[in-house]
Amino acid sequence: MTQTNNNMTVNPDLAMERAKCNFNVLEVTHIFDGGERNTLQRKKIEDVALNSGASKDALGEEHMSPKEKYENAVRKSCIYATMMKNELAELSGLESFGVSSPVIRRTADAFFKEVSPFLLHLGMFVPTIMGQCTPEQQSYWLPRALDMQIIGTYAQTELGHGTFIRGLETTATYDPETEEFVLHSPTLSSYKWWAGGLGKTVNYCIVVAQLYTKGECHGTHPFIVQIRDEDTHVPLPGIKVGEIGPKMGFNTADNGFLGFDHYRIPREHMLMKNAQVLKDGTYVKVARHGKLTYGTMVFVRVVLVNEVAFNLAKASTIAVRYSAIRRQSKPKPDEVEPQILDYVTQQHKLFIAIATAHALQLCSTWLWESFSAVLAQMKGGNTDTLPEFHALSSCLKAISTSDSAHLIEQCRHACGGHGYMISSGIPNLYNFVSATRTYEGDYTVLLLQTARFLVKAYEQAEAKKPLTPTVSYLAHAFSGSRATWDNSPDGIIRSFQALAAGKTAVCVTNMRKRMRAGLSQVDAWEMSTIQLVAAAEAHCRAVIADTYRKEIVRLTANSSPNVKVVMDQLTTLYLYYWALERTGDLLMFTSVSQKDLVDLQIAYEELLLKIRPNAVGLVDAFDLRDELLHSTLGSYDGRVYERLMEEALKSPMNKEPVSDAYSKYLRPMMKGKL
Ligand SMILES: CCCCCCCC/C=C\CCCCCCCC(=O)SCCNC(=O)CCNC(=O)[C@H](O)C(C)(C)COP(=O)(O)OP(=O)(O)OC[C@H]1O[C@@H](n2cnc3c(N)ncnc32)[C@H](O)[C@@H]1OP(=O)(O)O
Ligand SMILES: Cc1cc2nc3c(=O)[nH]c(=O)nc-3n(C[C@H](O)[C@H](O)[C@H](O)COP(=O)(O)OP(=O)(O)OC[C@H]3O[C@@H](n4cnc5c(N)ncnc54)[C@H](O)[C@@H]3O)c2cc1C
Repeated sequence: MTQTNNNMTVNPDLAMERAKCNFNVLEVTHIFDGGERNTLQRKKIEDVALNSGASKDALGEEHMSPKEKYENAVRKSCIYATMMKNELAELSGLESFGVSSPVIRRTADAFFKEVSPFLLHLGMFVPTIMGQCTPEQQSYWLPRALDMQIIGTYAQTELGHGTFIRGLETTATYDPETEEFVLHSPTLSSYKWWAGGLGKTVNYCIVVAQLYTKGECHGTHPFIVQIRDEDTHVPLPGIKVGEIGPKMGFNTADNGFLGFDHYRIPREHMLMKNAQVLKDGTYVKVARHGKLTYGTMVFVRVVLVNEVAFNLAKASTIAVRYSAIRRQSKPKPDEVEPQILDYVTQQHKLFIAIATAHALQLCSTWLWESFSAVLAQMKGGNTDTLPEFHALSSCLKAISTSDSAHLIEQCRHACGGHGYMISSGIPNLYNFVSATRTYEGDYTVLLLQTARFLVKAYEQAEAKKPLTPTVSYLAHAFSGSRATWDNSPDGIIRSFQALAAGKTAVCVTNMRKRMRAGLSQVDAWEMSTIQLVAAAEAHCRAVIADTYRKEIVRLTANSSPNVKVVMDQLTTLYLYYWALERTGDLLMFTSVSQKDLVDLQIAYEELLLKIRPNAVGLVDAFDLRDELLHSTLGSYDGRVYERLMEEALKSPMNKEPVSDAYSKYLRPMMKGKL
């Protein structure tokens, strides 16, 4: 039996869940949009972009060949880019169209089941022009790039090196005679590899290369390089460019390779905000911090925290709605089969996904604000806060992407067999998010960057020197006693900080021991890296927990009582979940007892039951239109089985009653005539 709601036929179980929800869903939507005004503006943008149906495909992307998929993605990218220049630019209140607007980014997802070939243009090419050019260079390149007269990407990674940027092999050698740089790929491993859009779409790119002038190497620098003719799109002489082939995801992003054969570009095409080469070849360092050329990567790491929070919100919406309509097994013989959402193990899989989406969304806003403050200081020539911010953005990028990928996969598990269907939407989400753990700095590598900072901060704390805000808790690491456990939210956050401090202390002690035993500093560090990664992870969890809790308290200060309660329940759930995941560490570094942990497990299970009636309300509050979810299992109306069948019938395999493979292979084999 179905029920009608807003002219929509809604599955009765979902309708019942919505009736049961005891808090104001819209109020929660406003909290995560940053206020009612933003919600209204977002909805307006979504209406304009999505109501026309331009985001829809006649045939599902999944049934197209790779070439058709790519061409279709370009088609829709062009429609969306034109919308952004026209209707959406004004609506989104942005001077230039949506480079970092999460709403624009979010709406764009309706157009692509995978990704747009323009992602790197907007995500890295334009931000690099904004961050690495002199004002004169910017005034030349930025308007052309924003207007999409040129399309670019960011080509840094090579076949041989991605992580170790200093090891890149592409050279840019200055020739003062002609005032040009000569770009060259001296080896196979020096070929650029991976840049999104490079394969077929872009005509320009940022190339990161080793700069040589007057016979001296000055390390890696960014250059803006034309690779295809602006009219015919044919690769220019001296350029070898192509697409790298099928991948686990990102199959509409035409990631490419690129090699140079003594290819010349004008001197002015070196991006000269942080360093310059004068006409005579003199090298001049402008920036006060050696790593400012890594700025675009830092920007994207910040953006990614928001990006994965959004994708996790999508996966949890799909899995929770599906779990409300799906009935399975009969634990009580006289009763109907329960909704799978009633199983406590299912709640354990799913509610942490909702809480994590909230935690990461709020951390991303906080991180963005911190980033803006660091940029403002750097404008005034002060780079003092950059090391702490690099450590913070590195670990948040690593943990948010890794947790989100893991939880999206958990959402798939929660959907049983149907979650494995492409049409459920979850496989595409997983394929996209699992890549975020690797690109823009691999998980381990970035956590080791944070660990470097933690060890330094620990040594400062040891010497009683002042500490920067995110590591100020290290000052308590020298009390000599284990942190006192208490199961209040603040008590648990203090315990997480004690874990991070304790793990850092163990690393420092072990490294010192190893060095006393004769190991070099580099080898002692290397031998401790498993623990250093764990220390950085613990630090990041403490930061996320603290930020999530503080932000929710602040943002719900004027909320209605039931919203306050449910938001408090979710933050508490997050804290209990991670405390229970880390019982061994808590026993090592705090005064927690076995009984405390047994009690905490029971409190956690009771909390799941309290959240249960509001689960569908909580995912409805993400306010994700069906066009954004791309899911047979997660649509608002819960018509899951109908949609699964409709999608199955669209399969080209169902177009003919008997497959050609029957007469070609099956029949001859079965008749013994093969
Ligand atoms: C339609 C709308 C669209 C809207 C668009 C928006 C949406 C966007 C969403 C999604 C788009 C994204 C799509 C992107 C796709 C992927 C793109 C790519 O993947 S591009 C390649 C990235 N490549 C990496 O990330 C390499 C990783 N490697 C590194 O970063 C470095 O090599 C590193 C950090 C591992 C080592 O660098 P060392 O070797 O130069 O430095 P050491 O020697 O380790 O350290 C020296 C000092 O420098 C500091 N340092 C290093 N990096 C720093 C930094 N970035 N800032 C400040 N300090 C830094 C260190 O902390 C250290 O400090 P002490 O000496 O301890 O004080
Ligand atoms: C979908 C996708 C899109 C991409 N888009 C772009 C793009 O547009 N432009 C671009 O320039 N690049 C792009 N990349 C490349 C990406 O940035 C790199 O793949 C990434 O930085 C990881 O580097 P790597 O591949 O060299 O891995 P490697 O560094 O070779 O890592 C392999 C393993 O070695 C480990 N490892 C490496 N170094 C250390 C160390 N010092 N200590 C301990 N462990 C270590 C890593 O943890 C990992 O487990 C993209 C990649 C993907 C997957």
